[in-house]
Amino acid sequence: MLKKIVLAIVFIFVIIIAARTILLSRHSPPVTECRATDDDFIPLSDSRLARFQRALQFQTVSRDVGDYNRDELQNFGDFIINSFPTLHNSSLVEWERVNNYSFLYQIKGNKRDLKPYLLMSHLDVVPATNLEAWEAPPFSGNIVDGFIYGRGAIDVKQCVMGILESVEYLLNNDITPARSFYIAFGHDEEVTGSHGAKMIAARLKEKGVSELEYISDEGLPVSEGLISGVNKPVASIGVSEKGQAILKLSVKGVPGHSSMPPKESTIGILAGAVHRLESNPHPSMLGTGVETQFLEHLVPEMNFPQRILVANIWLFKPLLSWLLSLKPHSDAMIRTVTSITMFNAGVKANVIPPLAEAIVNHRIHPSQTVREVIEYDRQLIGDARVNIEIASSIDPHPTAGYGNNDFGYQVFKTTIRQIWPSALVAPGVLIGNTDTRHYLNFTNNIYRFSPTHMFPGDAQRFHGLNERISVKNYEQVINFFFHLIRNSDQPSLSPVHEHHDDL
Ligand SMILES: CCCCCCCC/C=C\CCCCCCCC(=O)NCC(=O)O
Ligand SMILES: [Zn+2]
Ligand SMILES: [Zn+2]
Repeated sequence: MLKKIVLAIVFIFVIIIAARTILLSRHSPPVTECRATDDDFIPLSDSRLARFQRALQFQTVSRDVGDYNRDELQNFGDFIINSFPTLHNSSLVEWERVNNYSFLYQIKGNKRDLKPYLLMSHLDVVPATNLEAWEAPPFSGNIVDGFIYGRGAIDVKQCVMGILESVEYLLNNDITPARSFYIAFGHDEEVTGSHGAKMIAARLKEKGVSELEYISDEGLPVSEGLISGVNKPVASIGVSEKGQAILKLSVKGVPGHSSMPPKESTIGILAGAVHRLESNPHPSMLGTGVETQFLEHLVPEMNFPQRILVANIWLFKPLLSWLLSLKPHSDAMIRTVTSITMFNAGVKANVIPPLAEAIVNHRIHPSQTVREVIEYDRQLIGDARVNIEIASSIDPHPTAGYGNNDFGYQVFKTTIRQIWPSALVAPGVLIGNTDTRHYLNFTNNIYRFSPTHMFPGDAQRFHGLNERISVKNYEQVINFFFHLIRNSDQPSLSPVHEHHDDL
C-alpha cells in the first residue's frame, strides 16, 4: 500500500514537472505591432560622436549628499544648451534649469488628450579611482579599439546624450510627436537625488502634472553570455527596484594606554559583527518576486536540464539558489545583499581605540522590507555593544505591470526588438537604485532599462575601472530613444494576437 502511495506521489511530481517544463518552453509570439515610421535610423555622425566624447570629459563627480562638482555641472549644462540649439529654441519645447544644475524639459505633442510620459537620466558620475589601471584616462572620452572610455560611458551619460540627440533629430526633421513628454536630468543621482530629482519632481507637480503614462530611467542592460546556456541577448526591463538601507554600526569604548589592553577592543568587537554579517548572507528569496518571471522568460532558450530546473523553481529552489549565488550579479537578483563599504577606527598607534564605526549597505529584495532586514542583522550580530543606526533607507519599489496590456512595457519591448531583433525581453528587478524613488507618485508604470549591450566582465565596469561603451552601441542608444519616442506616439496598444498553436 505504502509503495503505491509513493509511486502515485512520484507520478504526480513527474506530471507537474513535465507540464511546467513544456508550458514554459513555448516561445512567446510578438504581441504588438508598433513600428517606427519615416526614416527610422539616426547614423552616428562624427559630430554626434564628438559631442558624446566631450560629454565624458566633464568631471561632474558626486561624492556625498550636497558634495558635488558645481563648476563642472554648470559647464556640462552650458555645453548641453549650446550643443542642441534646436531643442533649446523650439516653440514645441519648454525647458528650465532646476536647482541650478538639473534640467526639466517639456516637449509638447499635437495630441493633447494623450497622457504624457517621462524620460529620466542623470548628469553626475561617481569618482574614478586607480587611474593607472585605466586603458584611457577616465575623463578623456578617448576611443581605444572601438570603445569610448570614460566615467559615465554606461552610467549614464550615454542615455543623457542619446535622449538629447534623438530629440534634436526629431525636431530638426520637423517631426512633431503626437504624445507630449518630459525629460528630467538630475544632477546628484549618485548621492540620493535629493537636490536634483526630488526638486524636479516638485517642479513637475507645481506645473500641474499629476499622472504620467510611464516613466523610463536607467536600469538593466542588454546582456549577452551572462547566463550559461542562453545564447541570445537578454534585455531585462527593471519593473521593480530593490530597496536600500545604509546602516552605521558603532562600538564605543574607553581610551587608554596600549600597554594595558582590555580583553576586547572596539575594533575587535565591530570586526566580529561585520564578519558575521558578511559570512551569513540574507536568505534566497527566489520564487517570491520578479526574478522568477525573469528566469522563466528564458526557459525556451535553455538546454533541457536547465529547462527542468528553471521551470520548476517550486521544487528546485535550493539547487538553483546555490547555482545563482555563485556570481555576484545573479546572487544580487535573488536576495538582499550586504556590502561593508566603510570602516573607521582608532586615533593613534599606542592608544586603545575609543570608537569603531562601519557602514553597511544593503540592497533589499522586493519581497522584504527595511524593518525585516535590520531585525535579521540585529539577531545575527547578537551583541548589544554594537549600536545599529539607520543612516538612510527606502523600501523596495512597487512592481510595474509587464503584461500584454501594459502600454509602457510593450512599447519598451517593441523598441528593444527594433534595435536587437533577436533579444529575449524579460521583466526583472533592478539591483541598484535610481532617481525614480522621487517619482513614485506619478505612476506605477516605471521601467528601468539602459540600452547598453554588456558581455561577461562588463558588470564590473559600473562604478569600476575602464568604464566604456562601444561606438556601435552608442549609435544603438541614440536609436533606442528615437524609436521609443516614435513608438510612444501610438494612442494605445494594437489588439493582441495570441498564437497558442505554435508549440
Ligand atoms: C543572470 C542575470 C543576468 C542579468 C544581467 C544583469 C547584469 C547587471 C549588471 C549591471 C546592472 C547594474 C545597474 C545598476 C544601475 C544602478 C544605478 C546606480 O549606480 N545608482 C546608484 C546606486 O545604486 O547606488
Ligand atoms: Zn546611474
Ligand atoms: Zn551609478
